[in-house]
Amino acid sequence: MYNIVQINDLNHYKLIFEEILDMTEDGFVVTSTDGTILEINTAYCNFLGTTKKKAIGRNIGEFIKNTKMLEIAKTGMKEIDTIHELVDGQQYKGDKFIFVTRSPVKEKGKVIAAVAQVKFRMNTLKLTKQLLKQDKELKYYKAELQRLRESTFDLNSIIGQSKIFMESRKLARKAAGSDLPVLISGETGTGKEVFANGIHNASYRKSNPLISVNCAAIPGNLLESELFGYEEGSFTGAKRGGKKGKFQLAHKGTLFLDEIGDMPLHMQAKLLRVLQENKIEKIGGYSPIDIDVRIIAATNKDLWQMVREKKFREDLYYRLNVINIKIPPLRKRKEDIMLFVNYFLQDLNKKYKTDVIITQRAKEVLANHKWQGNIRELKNVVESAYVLAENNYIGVKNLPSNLLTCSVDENTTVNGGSLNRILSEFERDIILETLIENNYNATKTAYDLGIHRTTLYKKMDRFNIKISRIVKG
Ligand SMILES: Nc1ncnc2c1ncn2[C@@H]1O[C@H](COP(=O)(O)OP(=O)(O)OP(=O)(O)O)[C@@H](O)[C@H]1O
Repeated sequence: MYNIVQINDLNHYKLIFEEILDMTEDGFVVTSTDGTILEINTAYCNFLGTTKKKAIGRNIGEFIKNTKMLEIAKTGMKEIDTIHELVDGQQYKGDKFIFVTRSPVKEKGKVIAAVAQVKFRMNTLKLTKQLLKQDKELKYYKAELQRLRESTFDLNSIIGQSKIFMESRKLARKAAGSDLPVLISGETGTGKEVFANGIHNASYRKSNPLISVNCAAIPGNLLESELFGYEEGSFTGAKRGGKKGKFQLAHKGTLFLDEIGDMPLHMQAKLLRVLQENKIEKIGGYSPIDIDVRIIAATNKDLWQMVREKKFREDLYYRLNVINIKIPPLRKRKEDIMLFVNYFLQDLNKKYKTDVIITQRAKEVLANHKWQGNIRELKNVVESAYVLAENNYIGVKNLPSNLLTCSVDENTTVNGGSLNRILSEFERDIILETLIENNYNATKTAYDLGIHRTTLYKKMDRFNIKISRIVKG
C-alpha cells in the first residue's frame, strides 16, 4: 500500500517520467497549448545548447523558430516521423534536418498539451551506418555459411565405387571414430580436403569448427602468427586487440593442415611442441593457452622421402602419421571417372535448370584421359564443356584440345556394353557432331558423311536426334 501511495504522489510521477525521458538518445519535449515548454529531456537540451532549467517555462518558438507544436495543439492531429528542416541560422551541431513525431495530449477530447519526439539526423545516420555495417557482415557470414555448406561433405556422399577408393573411405570412417592424428596423402586435386571435411563431419567434434590452413599459401614468417596468434603490440603492424591463431579458433574442433610438406623446418619444431604439450603460446604472450584440437594433415609430397632428405622432421612425421589415408589418383580408379562426370553435369543441370547431356564419344575421351590434375581437372573440364555445349549436347569438339591429343587407352570402354550398342552410339555421336560442325546443314552433313540426305534423316530419326535448327539446303 505504501508504494502505491508513493507512486500516486505527483512529484514521484514526475521523477519517474524524467528518468524515462533521459534514457533515450532522442529528444523529447512537452509543451502547453501555447507552446510553453513544460518538460524537456537532457538529449534535446544538449541539442539545443541549453539546460532544463533555462528551457522550462520558455516558449518552444524561441528555440525552434518554425516550430509546429502550436499547430498540433490547434489541430489535435498527430504527425509521425516527419522531416523538419530547421530555418537558416538554426543549425544545431551541424544538423539541418531532424525527424519529428508530434502528438497532442487530450483530455475528454480537448487538447491540453503537445509532446514531440525528435530523432537527430546525425544519430540516425550513425545508426544507419551501424545497421549497414551489420548488414554487410550478415551478408558475408551468409555467403561464408553457403560456402561451408557447399564444401561440407560427409563420408557417405563422397563419390567413388572403385575398390581402391572404397578402401580409403573405409579407413576414413575408422579415423572419424577416433581422435588420433590423420595424414592424408594423394596427388593434387584427389579430394584430400574433401576427405578431411568428411572425417571431421563424422567425428564427435563435428559441431565445433573445422579450421583449414594452407601451409604453402602462407609465407613462412607469417605462419607462426597465423597458427598461434599474437597479443596486441607484440610487433609493428600487429592489430589492436591482438589476433587469435588458427589453433585457438579450432579449439574443440579440427585443424586441417593442408600441404604440410611445405611447412618450414623451424615451424615444424614449434608445431611438434604444441602437439606434445597441447598448449600454444601466442606471439608476445606470457602464459600458455590450453588447446584441444584434432589434427588432420595433408600432403601431395612424399613426406617420408622428405624425412630422408632432412627436409621434414622425423619426429613430427611419426606424430602426424598415426592414421595414414592414401587417396588414389583418378587414373587408378577409372571406374569412378564417369560417376564424377555425371555428378558434376547433373549438378550444373540442376543449378541452371537445363538438360545438357554428353555424347558417348566425348565420354570415351574423358574416360581415357590421364587426369594429372585429378578430380579438380575433371570438374573444370566438365564445367567448361557445359558452357560450350551446343543444342544441349556436349560433344568431343567441346572438350579441351589437350584431351584429344592424349593417347587413348584402347582397352577401355565406358560401362562395358555390346559391340553393336557401342557402334550405334558412336554412329549417333558422329552424326550429331558433324551436324553441329556444319551448322545443322543437312546436305553438307550428308555429303561429309558420304551418305544420302534421306539416309541421314532416317538415321537421325532412328537415333532420336531432334534438332530444331536443321537447315535443308
Ligand atoms: N568425392 C568428391 N565428390 C565431389 N567433388 C569432389 C570429390 N573429391 C574432390 N572433389 C572436388 O574436387 C576438387 C579438388 O578437391 P580437394 O580440394 O579436396 O583436393 P585436394 O587433394 O585437397 O587438392 P590439393 O592437393 O590441390 O589441395 C574440389 O573442387 C572438390 O570439391
